[in-house]
Amino acid sequence: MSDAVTRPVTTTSPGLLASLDPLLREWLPRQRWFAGKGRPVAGFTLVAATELLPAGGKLSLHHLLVQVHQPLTPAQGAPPAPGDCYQLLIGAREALPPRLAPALIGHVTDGPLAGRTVYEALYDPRPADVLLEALRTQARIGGLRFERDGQLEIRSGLVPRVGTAEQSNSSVVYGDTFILKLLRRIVPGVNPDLELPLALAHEGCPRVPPPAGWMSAELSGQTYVLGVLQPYLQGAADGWELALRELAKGQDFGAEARALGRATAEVHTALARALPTLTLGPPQLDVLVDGMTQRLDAAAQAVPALRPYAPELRTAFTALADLAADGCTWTAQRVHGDLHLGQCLRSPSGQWWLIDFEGEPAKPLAERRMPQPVVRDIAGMLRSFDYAAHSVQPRVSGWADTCRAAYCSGYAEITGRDPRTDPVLLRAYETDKAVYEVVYEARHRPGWLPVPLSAVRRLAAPQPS
Ligand SMILES: Nc1ncnc2c1ncn2[C@@H]1O[C@H](COP(=O)(O)OP(=O)(O)O)[C@@H](O)[C@H]1O
Ligand SMILES: O=P(O)(O)O[C@H]1O[C@H](CO)[C@@H](O[C@H]2O[C@H](CO)[C@@H](O)[C@H](O)[C@H]2O)[C@H](O)[C@H]1O
Repeated sequence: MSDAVTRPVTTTSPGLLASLDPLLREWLPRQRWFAGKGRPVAGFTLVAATELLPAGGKLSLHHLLVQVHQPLTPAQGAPPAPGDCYQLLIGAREALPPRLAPALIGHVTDGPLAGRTVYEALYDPRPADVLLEALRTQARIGGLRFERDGQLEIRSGLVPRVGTAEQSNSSVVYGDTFILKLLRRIVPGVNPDLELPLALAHEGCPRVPPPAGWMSAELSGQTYVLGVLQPYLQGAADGWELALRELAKGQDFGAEARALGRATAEVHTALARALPTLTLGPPQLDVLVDGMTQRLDAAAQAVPALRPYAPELRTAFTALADLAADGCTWTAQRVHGDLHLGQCLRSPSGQWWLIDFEGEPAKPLAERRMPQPVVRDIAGMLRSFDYAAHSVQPRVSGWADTCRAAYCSGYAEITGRDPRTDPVLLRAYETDKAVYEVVYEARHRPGWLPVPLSAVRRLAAPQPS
């Protein structure tokens, strides 16, 4: 199923997008959250425009949903393909104060904002406050709908600041009390980043911050989730930082890995209670294995360094299909979908929390919401221990293996099932994840490519029978 936005809606600001077009062409591809890197931008279509602070004032604020057209290949003359839809929050002022210089998009020469300077408005406290206030008061502005959970009080006047983490979306922290994540590439339908934390909150799962508010847009009869407000875990450190800190000291991370295994298992148990599960037999397994194989083929096509390993990697998937053909079945349920150390926060009291249930952002929503074996998340964490171990010099021998064992033991303490007792399933999912990472790194962080490639070499090596 495609996530494409099909029908643009009319705008209240004629000429606005045309006047921003040359600035956005230059600015958008430089944003970390822009998913279409490496392909030229051929043009834009305005999907919706909402004035959150009116034009004509000293500061105006424009909420835009913009479809970005990018030809699939940079071939001359290729027609622009219907593209991804992005959420933009554009501020416009006569002049930009120096503190907002890093947020500059550019100077507008014509159209309704002619003579003004436009910038990424999240960096500006006043626009950021507009969003919190809209959530607090459950506002409806144009097609935008702001909602909140009645149980959690949202105070007004909390001072906003933009989050500094490397991320796929953008976040604003309000007074160290709440964090609002604004989704950047938006798709129609139920978004797991809201759906799963809400379901977990209803289950009383204490490992996930409960949504306090959310914003969405109604477009052509479809809902687009645009942002989620959650309690901010003040003083929390993420698992990636903590792991690197321990590695730098040459210390093992076994106790934390075990606690992470327990936290993952608690979340999985609550998700299995809250949402449907299903049994995977040969027909479903074939679909799953086909998906893994196709992703591998596409990855090998895109990243030449993967090609020599592809035949051996394929055996990880055929071995799983063979088990299914022999009558093995597995249980599938809703999972996190992109679990790694950076998605785990440890609060100062030592509790682990899981965040960011969006799944792998590049996958279609329907696929991200499909029930899957829990091993999918477990494989993600195991890959993450391997990433951490590879990112420091000198290497700490056996560090990732200790984490792996402790994490799986912690998981088994809660569920009674140790993931290592199903090595074929685990290898298939670790392989699928490493292949995803090869593509992710080639596209976003080429300097990191050797990390998943070293895992690929290991996973492609002959397996003990
Ligand atoms: N509830 C929270 N409390 C404290 N920090 C958080 C919270 N949620 C997210 N963060 C911080 O924001 C960063 C980005 O959040 P995340 O949901 O992973 O966004 P993205 O999908 O854009 O990567 C996290 O790595 C973490 O540092
Ligand atoms: O932005 P997200 O957190 O949703 O996830 C994407 O970016 C991650 C990197 O920031 C990427 O994770 C990979 O690198 C991590 C170290 O930086 C490592 O811990 C993970 O195991 C590894 O997969 C993730 O894959 C990507 O979806």
